[in-house]
Amino acid sequence: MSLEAIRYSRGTLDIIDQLKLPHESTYVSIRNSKDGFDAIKRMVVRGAPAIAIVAALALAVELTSLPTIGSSAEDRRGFIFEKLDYLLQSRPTAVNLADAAGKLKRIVIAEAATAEEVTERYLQAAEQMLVDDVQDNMNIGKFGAEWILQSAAGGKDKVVVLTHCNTGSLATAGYGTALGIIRSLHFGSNLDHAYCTETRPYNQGSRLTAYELVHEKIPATLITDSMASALMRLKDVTAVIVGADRVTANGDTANKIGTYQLAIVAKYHGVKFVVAAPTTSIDMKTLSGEDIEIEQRPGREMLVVRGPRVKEGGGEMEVDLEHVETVITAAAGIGTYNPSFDVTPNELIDAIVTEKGVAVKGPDGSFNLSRFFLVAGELKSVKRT
Ligand SMILES: CSC[C@H]1O[C@H](OP(=O)(O)O)[C@H](O)[C@@H]1O
Repeated sequence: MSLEAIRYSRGTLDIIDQLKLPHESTYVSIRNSKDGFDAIKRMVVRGAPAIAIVAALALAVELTSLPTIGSSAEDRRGFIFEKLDYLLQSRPTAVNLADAAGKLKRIVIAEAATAEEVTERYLQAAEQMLVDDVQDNMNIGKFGAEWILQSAAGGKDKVVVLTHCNTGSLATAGYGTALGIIRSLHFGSNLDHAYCTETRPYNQGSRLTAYELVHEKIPATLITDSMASALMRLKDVTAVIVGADRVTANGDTANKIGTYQLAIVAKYHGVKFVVAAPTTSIDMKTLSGEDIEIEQRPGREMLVVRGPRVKEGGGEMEVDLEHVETVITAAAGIGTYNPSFDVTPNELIDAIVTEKGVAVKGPDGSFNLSRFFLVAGELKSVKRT
């Protein structure tokens, strides 16, 4: 089965249906911005970098299918701006979507004589995002593994880590961020064991991260979200490694719900807490985590689980794909609260690992993230849309 979340060639975009993993590995075609919006909104594709790339490429496919949309360069730019603003509304918390839209708008706004030139500029920029993300993640993996071995392992050459949600090839264009660090530790023979949480209610951990870890034969164990504090008390966990949907200028980090409590428990147990995030997840325009919009997901996603039956007479994990069911797991009439993310304050974070290096707090206890945006000594514009 494939770990490739996104399959693209000019004119076609197919994404793995992550609502069906790990039992079925099927791809769905994305033909235009509306398909892209719906796939992101329903979490057919999810993961901060992946949703930005799918949004950008969904519009790329639409532009390729509509070669004559907008007669002039200005009309073509207007179409692109309108579609990017629409796609931005699909999920509010991850900044990667806004970052990508801002970059794409700046690229197409440059002087162009014809509508075709505007389209070509857009296509090349969107396609480059798919390529750049994989290299960024491999750099995050390298820098993160080095930092953990130097600053958290206490001289050991093999470490035990805990991760939350899914931050791997299914959340990015490939390799992953936090899971990229785990891959780099494993490939460097520096991983003793990886623990992953289920990550209720979408179960990114039990369905997606576990799938990736098993697929690559990385030594790993699944725990429920409620086991994390006992694990850190009873097992020699070296570091907790998580991803990010939005890191603000002061280092506060929005990530999958449950991250904040992992950071509190890690602090209590003296376990290093590491955030892995490409600079496309850093929002220098938002000063602190208090200003991050937290997406509220439908309560139904908490109340039901969907999956195939265990095959009659089969082994415990043998599934009968002919009988996929939706099961209600809560009492009828109960209220629900389903925020998709929470915010971890910077004081609970030991390191923020990006593709450009690792940020740690200075003597004044603050992160200096602006250095990741300096170009020839000047703070590069970090404008968003
Ligand atoms: C590298 S993925 C970043 C981030 O996205 C996930 O959220 P979701 O599955 O709802 O898209 C999770 O918060 C990951 O840490």
